[in-house]
Amino acid sequence: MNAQEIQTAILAAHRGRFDGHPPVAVGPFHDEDPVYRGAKAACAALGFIEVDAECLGRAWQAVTQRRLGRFDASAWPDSPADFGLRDFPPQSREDAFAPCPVALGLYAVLPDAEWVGRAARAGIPTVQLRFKSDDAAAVAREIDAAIAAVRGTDALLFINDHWRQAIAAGAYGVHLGQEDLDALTADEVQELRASGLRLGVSTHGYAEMVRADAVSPSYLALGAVFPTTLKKMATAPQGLARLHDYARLMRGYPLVAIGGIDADRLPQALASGVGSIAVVRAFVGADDPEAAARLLMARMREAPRA
Ligand SMILES: Cc1ncc(COP(=O)(O)OP(=O)(O)O)c(N)n1
Ligand SMILES: Cc1nc(C(=O)O)sc1CCOP(=O)(O)O
Ligand SMILES: [Mg+2]
Repeated sequence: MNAQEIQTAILAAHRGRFDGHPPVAVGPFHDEDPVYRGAKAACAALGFIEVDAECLGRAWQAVTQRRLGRFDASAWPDSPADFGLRDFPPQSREDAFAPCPVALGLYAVLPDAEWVGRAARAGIPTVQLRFKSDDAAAVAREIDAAIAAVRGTDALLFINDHWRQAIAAGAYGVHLGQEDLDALTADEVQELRASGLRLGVSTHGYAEMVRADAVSPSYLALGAVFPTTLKKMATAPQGLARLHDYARLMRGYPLVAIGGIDADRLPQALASGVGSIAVVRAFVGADDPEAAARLLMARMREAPRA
């Protein structure tokens, strides 16, 4: 088959799954291989941004080579090896970050220590302090207060962004975005790993999952599933079809879905196979946050799992 035929076959097999993503102009090709070229063009037409279309083109090429040259348009790549990832499960790697539970459950992302305490006392099993400030003293105070606020509860506390202060204060773990990770030197990654704190990393598509996997973090966050008004996102909402594919590919990791999830949408997101659902507004923005927490946790218990 030539590249055009491969592109047409992939679109015919998968277009229906990715409705709602406008086509993206395909970027440069780096190889003559027709499967790579056809698959990359098809994935751009399915709305994958350039870096993700490139990853998928290469993955489709790898799947086809693994099948001794037999191209199968129905076989969406879902094997870590086809994306060049190292051995799965990642926890077995020598450079793995400390493990965390596969099912982190309901995960509340919170603006300050007071909210952290409120979420922990409401019985939410995983909480994150997402305190945005450039004032190092204020950050240190808020982290200490968040650690005090979860004492006596079972909540696992992650700290967003401020990894050195999180180590100093003895938090359970740290959550970093892609830019935060890129800003770390190899020695700093090793310092964080050696601290024994768990590391969660944000991802928003294939290229970011591959990037995150390079440091073998404790969990991966997959976002934004639905539109969110909490912050300006650099990438479009991924939607449920992509979430399912990402969760299947990265199933060796504890996975957290985030972005626009509320009690009504929670079961659909959980059906992807993720072990955790992260929320901000569904808890912090509720008229009665404790009642909202009870409802969200009940939905987590009752929702059918993948
Ligand atoms: C569970 C979870 N997932 C994703 C994020 C986003 O983190 P990041 O990319 O570092 O962006 P900011 O939260 O810092 O704006 C998160 N905080 N938690
Ligand atoms: C902080 C954050 N990070 C996201 C990501 O996709 O990385 S989405 C998000 C906001 C989630 O808030 P809400 O549940 O109110 O939509
Ligand atoms: Mg961050």
